[in-house]
Amino acid sequence: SHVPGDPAAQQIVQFKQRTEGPVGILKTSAGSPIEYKEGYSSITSNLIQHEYLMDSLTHLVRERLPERIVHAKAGGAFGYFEVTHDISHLCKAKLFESIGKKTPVAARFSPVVVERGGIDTSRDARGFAVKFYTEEGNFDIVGFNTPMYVYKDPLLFTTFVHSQKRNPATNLNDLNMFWDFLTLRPESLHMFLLIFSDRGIPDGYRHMPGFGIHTFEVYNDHGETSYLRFHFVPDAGIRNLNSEEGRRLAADDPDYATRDLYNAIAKGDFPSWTVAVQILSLEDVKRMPFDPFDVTKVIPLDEFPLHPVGRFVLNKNPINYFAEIEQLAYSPANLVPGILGGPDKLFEARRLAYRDAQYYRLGANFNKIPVNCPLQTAVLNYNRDGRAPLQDNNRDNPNYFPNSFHGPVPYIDEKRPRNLQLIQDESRNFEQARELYVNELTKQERDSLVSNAVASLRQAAGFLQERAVKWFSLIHSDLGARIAHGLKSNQTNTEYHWQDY
Ligand code: HEM
Repeated sequence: SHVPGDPAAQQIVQFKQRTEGPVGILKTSAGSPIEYKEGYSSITSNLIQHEYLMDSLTHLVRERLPERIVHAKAGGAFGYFEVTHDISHLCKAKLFESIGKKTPVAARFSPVVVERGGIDTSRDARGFAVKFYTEEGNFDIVGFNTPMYVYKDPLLFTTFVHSQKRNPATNLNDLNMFWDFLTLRPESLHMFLLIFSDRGIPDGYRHMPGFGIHTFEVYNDHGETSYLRFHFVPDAGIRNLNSEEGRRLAADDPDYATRDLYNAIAKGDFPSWTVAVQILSLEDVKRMPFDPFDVTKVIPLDEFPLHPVGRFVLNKNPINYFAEIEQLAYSPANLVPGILGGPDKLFEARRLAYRDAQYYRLGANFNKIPVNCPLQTAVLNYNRDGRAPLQDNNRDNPNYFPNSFHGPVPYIDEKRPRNLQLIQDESRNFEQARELYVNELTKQERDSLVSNAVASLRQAAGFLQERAVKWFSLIHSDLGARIAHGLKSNQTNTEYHWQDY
């Protein structure tokens, strides 16, 4: 963790070693040189110094952007995606065009709930967001480190976020609110079985898997569709921390995961993942015994095994965190020809929600912030003006459409299939949660799941404990019995849960 000599701790020292002297003359934001004598700065009446004072004070208080409502804290880095296996017969997107093809990427990893200054070792899911800067524009996979999500009805988003965040009266995280939501929407327990087992505190971001979760509809050059779930499998293996380690790091190094990612890359130990897909045909989709577009479900790996597609490597730290990571704007709506996205309702809602959040957080021209610009293609369209940054504002090109004067023209894809039309029901059954508990978690993970869930649930109201035990028993009688037993026993609570911090 926090070693005084490591690259993160030494960044500023290394900056000095790289530069031969001051990088230039100090100037006001308008570019005029500032005369400044040590000891006389702000108390002199020198007008230029006064301008410096005003310039710096007024700028300081404008340094914050609104933080993301979820996923506020993060580590991020840059690198590339390289195709290792051909899937161009399934998907015509140029990024998958040929073996060996490399596409630049930006990644951002983020606990869901903690605020921007929170701890990295909270028990929670982690965002796993990847932007591919393709020749046909940006393609974003805005995923998690769990293969499933909490619920599939987008109307629940606001209420879910509120129940996980702070109580409006106490301004504290609130386990009654937390368990009330989970037990009123018990489909969420599938994902929370993973969170309460050891997956809830990943050992940094390098040893964490990633999942696009939604089943993406893709098509090939002939307009034939396939359905893919994206997986990122960490080449260094999956590693998690137990509650005790999480608690220790929360005190000793709250930025553990951010530091670990930065140091690994700075030392040349580049994190990498194998990108793989589960492939379903339209016939598979039709004969599935459950809704394969339901994000609370996984697609069974024994029936639909992983097909490797490429390698995803992070080899470059941001040079300026705020410019390059804080200002990153991911969106499920960022799709490219060949990739239609998820046909499900949650995906549809997400297409709007991220754009709206980014208008609010970054302003009307958020896609003109360098890190959000499609690196490999020029953007010509009929949007104009608004708050900076504007870049060239599409110069003197015609600004209305249609026009008779050589303004940009639409792209026509004769082969583009129509999106699959879905009618979705609510998710209701615990088969996959039971399968996870019985066959996928190790004995040790089942033990951690029980003790971590008990430690958290113990702090919730009695009726919520009872309701939770009822659902856990429906998942598996052993799980319910062990949690009920744990709640009854008088052992003191030494377990760690994110709400404690
Ligand atoms: C499969 C389910 C979901 C996954 C995997 C997911 C993942 C993520 C990730 C990784 C981020 C952080 C992006 C970044 O690094 O900047 C994020 C942010 C966000 N998510 Fe989701 N999310 C899901 C569902 C939803 C839903 C249903 C909504 C609303 C309808 C939503 C709204 C938001 C918003 C508003 C942000 C903040 C965006 C910003 O300020 O830039 N998410 N989500």
